[in-house]
Amino acid sequence: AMGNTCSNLGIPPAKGPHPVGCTDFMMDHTEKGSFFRLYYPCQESEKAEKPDWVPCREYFNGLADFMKINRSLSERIFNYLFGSFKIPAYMDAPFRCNGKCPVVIFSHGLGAFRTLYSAICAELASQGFIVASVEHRDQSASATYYFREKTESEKAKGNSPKTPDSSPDDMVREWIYYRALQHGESEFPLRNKQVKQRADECILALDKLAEINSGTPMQNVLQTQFDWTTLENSMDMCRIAVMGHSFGGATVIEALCKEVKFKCGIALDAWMHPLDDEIFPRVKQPIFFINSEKFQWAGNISRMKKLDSAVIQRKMITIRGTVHQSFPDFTFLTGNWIGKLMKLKGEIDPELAIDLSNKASLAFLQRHLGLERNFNQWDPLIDGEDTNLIQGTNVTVLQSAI
Ligand SMILES: CCN(CC)CCN(C[C@]12C[C@](c3ccc(C(F)(F)F)cc3)(C1)C2)C(=O)Cn1c(SCc2ccc(F)cc2)nc(=O)c2c1C=CC2
Repeated sequence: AMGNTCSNLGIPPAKGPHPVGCTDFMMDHTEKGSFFRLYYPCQESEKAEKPDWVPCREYFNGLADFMKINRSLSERIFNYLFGSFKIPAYMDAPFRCNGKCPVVIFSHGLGAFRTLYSAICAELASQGFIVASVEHRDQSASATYYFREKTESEKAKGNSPKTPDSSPDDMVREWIYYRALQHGESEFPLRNKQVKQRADECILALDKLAEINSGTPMQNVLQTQFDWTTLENSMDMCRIAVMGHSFGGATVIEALCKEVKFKCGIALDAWMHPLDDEIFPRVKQPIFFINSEKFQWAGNISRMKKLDSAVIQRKMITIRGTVHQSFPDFTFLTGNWIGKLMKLKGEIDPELAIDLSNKASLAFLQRHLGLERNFNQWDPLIDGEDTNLIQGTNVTVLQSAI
């Protein structure tokens, strides 16, 4: 089949005790609704399929727009390079977990979308978490879509050839693509508006999970084979965290400020620019900053340090030899030289890097969600006690900048 030349490429399988299922949820027919991919502990089921990593071609078009490269050329390249990869999870497999699962809401970065952090989300699910990876409709995603009702005239055209996609009959799939900064447009107003919408979308996803957990009948616009009633009473709604990468890291801070149900936050290589300084004193929950070595700079780090607190646990580590793209799945999907050339890989082995990030995250989640698991074995990682970790940051921040 088409696809990568080296056979050992692919998203690493999760390491936890549970097999991982995943399914998609979209609420109602407007862009105001909630859209997320759910990763969860599932029953062993050999028959379930592993879904494609990129759900449909429009995402590659959006990615091309984001990277300012020609759509038709790049769609073929992306499809050739990445079209054959599968997610390390079973699509629509039946949910199964003894006891209630803690919950994580995950927020993607600028130009990404809900499926690109499956190594992180699947690992958490294999360790017993239910993870909702939201797809933001703030035009920061490469692409996203929603279904809207057909207008009368569209219905009148009724017997148009069955739309190839699996959209329900009287619905039309409406795509929202990445909105680039216009020439001369100042960045902060746009990003600040977007980070507020992103936080609201994380809170909305949490509210949907709470409804699902209470057994409220769900209307999922996507016609998946997953039985949502099996999730009734499955979630521990007192053990909820928010997590995100880059712009998603800023979304973590904004969401913590707005919603106290989020007991703690984990920001992966956070991009602090979209945030208002005035929200910092209002964030009361523990935060864990897990940074790459190459992406960070003094101004960004000094914003994180403004969240430092003597009374609330605020931790920061840096993973040696990592780049910004060491967190999304792309880092596993190309050979070494392409990966390094495109800054998708750093010096460190990508699987080792994500393993350190995941274990440190699990230890932090156990500590601040009060879990009774064995994740505390990785407590030393929270303080950077590992040859591949730096406690705090490698970036020199001038005293005056703090
Ligand atoms: C010229 C474009 N210019 C736009 C402002 C900068 C583009 N850029 C660097 C890129 C993303 C890159 C990328 C992706 C994917 C391939 C592929 F080939 F593998 F597909 C290659 C190369 C291009 C590395 C970033 O924006 C970095 N970044 C990201 S990258 C998140 C992401 C996006 C798409 C993905 F597929 C996976 C992950 N998320 C953020 O929240 C923030 C930033 C910067 C500040 C805040």
